[in-house]
Amino acid sequence: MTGTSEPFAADPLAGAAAVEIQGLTVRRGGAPALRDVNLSIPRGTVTGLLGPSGCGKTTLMRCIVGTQIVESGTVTVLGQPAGSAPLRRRVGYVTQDPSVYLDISIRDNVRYFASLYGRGNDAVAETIEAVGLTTHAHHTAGALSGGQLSRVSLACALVGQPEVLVLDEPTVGLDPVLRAELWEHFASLAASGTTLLISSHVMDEADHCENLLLLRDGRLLAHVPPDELRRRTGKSNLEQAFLVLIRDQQVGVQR
Ligand SMILES: Nc1ncnc2c1ncn2[C@@H]1O[C@H](COP(=O)(O)OP(=O)(O)OP(=O)(O)O)[C@@H](O)[C@H]1O
Repeated sequence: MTGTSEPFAADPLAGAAAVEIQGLTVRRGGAPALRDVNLSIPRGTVTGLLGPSGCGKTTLMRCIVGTQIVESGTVTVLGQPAGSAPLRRRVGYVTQDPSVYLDISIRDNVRYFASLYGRGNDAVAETIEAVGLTTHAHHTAGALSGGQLSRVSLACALVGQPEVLVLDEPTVGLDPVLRAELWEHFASLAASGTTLLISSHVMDEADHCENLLLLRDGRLLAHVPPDELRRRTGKSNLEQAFLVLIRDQQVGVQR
């Protein structure tokens, strides 16, 4: 697997957080989806976004890429308001549903996105390699499996080398070898300065992240490195540690 990023040029905001969120509250379908969320994500890190189905992970990601109407609070990305025009080329988002052109090949899909970002054929080949699809590159996207399609979608986002990458469950349906390789690739991107926010509901993936955001019912329960979560809860297993956090929160609410 090859890293496709070069270090970013000097940036006057280099010291600033990649994502800064203050007092974020969102309602969806008339009910609260995020409740007074505050957080700061440093640049060049891999942050895992974890929590049960419906807890608000996708909503938080939509706020960061600027596609979600918010009720109150601020979301700042690379020093700019989320969703503002200067961020369009600097922030990549891969949704749970793959968004690729089904009637053309994998290579042509990735080439198309590469051309939008001024990237050449070498970047296309490296990115297809990074998602493990080199031997299928000439296949029409419409003939691929669900997991393969997700990887094409991921490649289309990676090839533009965005500074912030927001990935909604990118490893669902992938075999363990490929999952491990993708996490390695994410780490190498972070080492070269990319900031990654990656949602998952699989706790065993949390150890690949420097920091974890643990959400429940739209509330941020914790923002900690995996080892700090273990230390705080006295549980070595992260799934159990998360359960302890939830129990403690429930006890706190009942008091
Ligand atoms: N299009 C929508 N219209 C109305 N409410 C929605 C919509 N999408 C999500 N919601 C609600 O917003 C809340 C948060 O949903 P969200 O999709 O952010 O959760 P999630 O943690 O990403 O879930 P999952 O892991 O299942 O993808 C849920 O209560 C959900 O029912």
